[in-house]
Amino acid sequence: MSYGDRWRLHRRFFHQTFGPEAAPRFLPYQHRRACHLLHRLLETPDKFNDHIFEFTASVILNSTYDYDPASREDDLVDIVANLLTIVVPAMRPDIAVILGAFPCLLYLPSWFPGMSFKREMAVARAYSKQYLERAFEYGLQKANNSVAPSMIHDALQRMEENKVSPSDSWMQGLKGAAGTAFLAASETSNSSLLTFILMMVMNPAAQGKAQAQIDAVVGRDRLPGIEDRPLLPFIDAIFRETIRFSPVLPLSIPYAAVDDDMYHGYHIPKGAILLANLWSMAHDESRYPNPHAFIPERFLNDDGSLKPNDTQHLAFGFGRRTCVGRHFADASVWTVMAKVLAIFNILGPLDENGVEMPVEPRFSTGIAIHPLPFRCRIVPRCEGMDAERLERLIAASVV
Ligand code: HEM
Repeated sequence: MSYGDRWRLHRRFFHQTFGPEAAPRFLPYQHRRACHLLHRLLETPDKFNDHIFEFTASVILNSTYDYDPASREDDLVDIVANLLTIVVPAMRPDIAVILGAFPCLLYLPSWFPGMSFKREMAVARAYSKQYLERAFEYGLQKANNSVAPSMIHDALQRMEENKVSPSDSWMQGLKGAAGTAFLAASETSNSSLLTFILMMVMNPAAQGKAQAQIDAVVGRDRLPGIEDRPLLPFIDAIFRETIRFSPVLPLSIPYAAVDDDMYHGYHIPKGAILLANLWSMAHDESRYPNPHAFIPERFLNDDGSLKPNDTQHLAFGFGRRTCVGRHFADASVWTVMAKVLAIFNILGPLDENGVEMPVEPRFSTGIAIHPLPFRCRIVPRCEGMDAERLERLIAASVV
């Protein structure tokens, strides 16, 4: 979306709900869904992919529409999952460059070899419309009947406070911004959490250090919560190293120059597409020695405290377009990392002789990347951990 009134309106909707002062209102829900995720992992650990998706989908649906999906099989979650399955692999900068250079290719019919994406996009458009309308209708109803915060509720409340009646274009803007939230939030948070699981399988020593810190600070009788965060710097170090090791959007989101410009002697013509190479920044050897190794300690001082955060932009971009959901995403991802490490060991899969097998890190390609399917074992750290015992731990915990 180009810079302009429409973008400013969307950005305002996001900021009202996900800005640094507003985002903490969702901490109780994020905590509740992270605890729910622990139950799911205890029941069916092999389905960790689905469970993580259920977590990321529910926290964003709740904060946008005040919607609380009962399970991964929920109708609305299913529609957006289908949409993402088509759209995410299709968003490839290489294809965009070819189509940008030869726009006439876009007029080829969808049955033409290489043009199947046109058929897929028609299906995606139908899912997208269905999602936009149904979720928005639900959000409006909830906003009229409840005081729970959500993007829809916040926006309508602001209008009411200012005694302004929403215009049609404003309502369309709100519907669009709310619809965007799912696309922007779920694949990115999902990918960060799957990369975290993969990194834990591959780096048992880092996992052990994090668990030792949780045990020392929180003990074994309750779960870590966001209020423990300042005393758990190793979890933050793992978080930072996860997003450095594999930034979800390695080339950020493509920009286009709105005018001719000169930058360090380079002429940038109006309309040129600019890609910020976050991947290269994250693997710059002068800042991150041995950049292809997973070393959370690189973010810690000798006394174990956290160094100043220099990785924010690697995951969340920078400037006017910096990720507007970063405070919300940060809390979601941290909460899951800390709770999962407190309860489970994340281990490599076993071969037929019961010997642990190494796992190769393999990632998808495209504008948003995620680990390709991998196997692992997620087993409780405490013997005899069952749903009842987990529930007691949850009851003893605070947000
Ligand atoms: C770990 C999770 C997330 C990651 C890694 C991430 C990353 C990013 C990045 C790299 C950008 C591009 C920034 C730039 O162009 O410089 C971006 C933009 C954006 N993100 Fe996120 N994001 C995450 C979660 C979220 C969440 C939870 C939301 C909404 C609640 C969100 C909403 C957006 C929006 C709306 C934009 C476009 C901003 C604009 O163009 O003005 N993101 N995100």
